[in-house]
Amino acid sequence: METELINYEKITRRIWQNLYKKSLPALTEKELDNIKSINDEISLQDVNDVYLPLVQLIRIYKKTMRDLNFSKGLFLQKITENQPFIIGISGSVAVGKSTTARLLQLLLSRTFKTSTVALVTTDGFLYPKETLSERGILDRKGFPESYDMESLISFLLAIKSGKDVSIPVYSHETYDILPEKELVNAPDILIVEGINVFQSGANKQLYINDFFDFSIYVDAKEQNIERWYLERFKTFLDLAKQNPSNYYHQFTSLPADETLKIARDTWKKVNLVNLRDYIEPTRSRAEVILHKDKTHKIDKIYLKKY
Ligand SMILES: Nc1ncnc2c1ncn2[C@@H]1O[C@H](COP(=O)(O)OP(=O)(O)OP(=O)(O)O)[C@@H](O)[C@H]1O
Ligand SMILES: CC(C)(CO)[C@@H](O)C(=O)NCCC(=O)O
Repeated sequence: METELINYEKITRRIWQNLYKKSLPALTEKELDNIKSINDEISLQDVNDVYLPLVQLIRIYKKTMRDLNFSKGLFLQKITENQPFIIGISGSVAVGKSTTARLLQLLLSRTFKTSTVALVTTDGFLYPKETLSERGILDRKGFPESYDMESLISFLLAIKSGKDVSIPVYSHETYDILPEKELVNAPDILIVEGINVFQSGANKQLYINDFFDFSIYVDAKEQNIERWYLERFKTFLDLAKQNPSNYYHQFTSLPADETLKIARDTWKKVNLVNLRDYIEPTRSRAEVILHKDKTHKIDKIYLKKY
């Protein structure tokens, strides 16, 4: 990994945590509880040492983006609307993108008190199961061809121009797109999380990246991500036990060694192939790479130099 990231400043956690001396007041009990409700195991030390400096860095990018837009407006001699600030978060399936995104959403709402911070996952832009099945690509879920990238790009265009937009929603429970949509109310800050956020549409004219003002790649060793994937598969099975309409219910009557084999096979044949062929190759499009150790603790941070 080191040789590929020549255009990044590698920063150890020790150095990173001291780059920014906390000027934000300490988190309140209630905020800590909120963070805990995102994920029981999330380390509060990570919040202080890694995420608060990260929020400070995002604040710098946000101010720079606003200044640049203002100056562009002066140059063009026209009034430019304030555009929403968009943050993209990518990384493997099960690396912890949604946990990172929810934590960041909470910290950004606290930092920019008068701003609305929305969060969407690109899972909603997967084609419905029926379409994947008709195209014979049910076993390619998560691969570039399984997403309606044009819709995702139209959504980002609409958000950048300050509109309210309704988007489709994906459910891990039904393993499919839900019938009802979700309204995204013209936010000031939008976080877009998904394995494909650094990829392009089919015609390659626009990369999703073009819409981002800041971007993060969550990184970890393959064998650690596999373990998190297997653990989450078990959690999904536990949740599905009492619910026959849950996709994972079909596996709950099988012996544990068989379900473990199914999860391992899915990881190896689908998600790991996708990671190696399509997700990791986009890593160097991120401004910041957060690298996690085997306990989810962030041990290294890479910041793009050029
Ligand atoms: N910081 C963390 N501390 C402890 N556990 C974590 C952390 N982040 C993620 N996890 C666990 O790792 C697993 C994967 O996390 P998460 O669902 O956030 O991944 P994801 O990248 O959003 O996955 P997907 O792309 O499939 O939606 C979950 O079981 C989650 O509880
Ligand atoms: C929905 C995605 C593609 C991404 O979040 C992923 O969680 C997924 O379902 N992958 C397909 C293989 C699997 O069942 O893990």
